[in-house]
Amino acid sequence: MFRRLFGRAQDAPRSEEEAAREEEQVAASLEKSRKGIFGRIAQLFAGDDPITDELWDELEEALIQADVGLETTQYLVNRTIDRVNRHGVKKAREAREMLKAEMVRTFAEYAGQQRPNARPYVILVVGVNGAGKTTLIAKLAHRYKNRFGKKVLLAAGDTFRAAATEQLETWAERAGVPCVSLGQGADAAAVVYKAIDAALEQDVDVLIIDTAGRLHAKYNLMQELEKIRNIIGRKLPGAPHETILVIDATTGQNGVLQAKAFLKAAGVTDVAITKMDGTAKGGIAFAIAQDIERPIRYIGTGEKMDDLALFDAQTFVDALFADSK
Ligand SMILES: Nc1nc2c(ncn2[C@@H]2O[C@H](COP(=O)(O)OP(=O)(O)OP(=O)(O)O)[C@@H](O)[C@H]2O)c(=O)[nH]1
Repeated sequence: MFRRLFGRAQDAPRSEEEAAREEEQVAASLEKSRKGIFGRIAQLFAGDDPITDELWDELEEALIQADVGLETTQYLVNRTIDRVNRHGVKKAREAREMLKAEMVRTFAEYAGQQRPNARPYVILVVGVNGAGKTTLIAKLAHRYKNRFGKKVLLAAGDTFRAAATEQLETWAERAGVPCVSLGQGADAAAVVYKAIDAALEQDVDVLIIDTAGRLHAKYNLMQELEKIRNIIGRKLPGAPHETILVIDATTGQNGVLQAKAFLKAAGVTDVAITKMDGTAKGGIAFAIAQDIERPIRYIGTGEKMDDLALFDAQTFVDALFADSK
């Protein structure tokens, strides 16, 4: 917890209570996973039984079922076997901490980077339709405004999907922050221009820009995203300072594949996994970390404005194994 309070970004929890609350949220959102496959994994590594090849086979099978993905599963299992052998561990129970340590390492390989200290700090949010972009933007706005006292502005850059701009405006109102919108069908570039001008004029701390998750077949979404990025960078050198890719945990391996397309064009720096509370296959987080090769920054833990937690690898893995010794 100490590390979370003092070694993190500008939106890290600022008190022990806040950090503890986020840990509880993460634990609650993983209840389905814990009751399902991860509970079974914990059971496999609970007793004094000797470590056998069958144990590793069962672990492999369970991890694949938990949406960890074949490659990441094999990587994890092999590293755990190596560690267990190196330490001469013989009982299943004793191997559990080693499995957990390897799980934490899976995330650590892509741990967070230094954040630039910019104002306005521009966050671009990308992802396929329905992943939970709008909800995430609302949660971020709420977090920056109400918890960190920042002046926030939203930009309704998804001008393609029907009702996307209205939806964002509604959330903005609920979060109590302004929103720049030119309505459905407008040029997204024009929205971005207007929003940056407004952010500069109004001395905004954090500007959060929504983007389309799908375009008409004849337009290429990735080209459009690249164009938007370039426009932002030209207007405000160094921006966007953060580009968050939103991935819906419930879409499993398919969602990860879809999300991969965004990496290059959108210049993704961070990942937010939404709807973690809606799946029993929390193992998707490992696959995302390995396949997307970016730090997981946030977890969406529910539908309410407050249901957002900073991702912390140790907290996450502990929560998957909680309630079992
Ligand atoms: N349970 C749960 N539901 C969520 C979470 N995040 C988003 N949702 C729900 O997922 C649905 C889709 O979320 P939106 O934010 O509208 O999706 P979107 O990605 O903005 O959609 P587009 O604007 O089309 O890209 C909504 O019903 C949200 O309430 C979460 O963390 N947990």
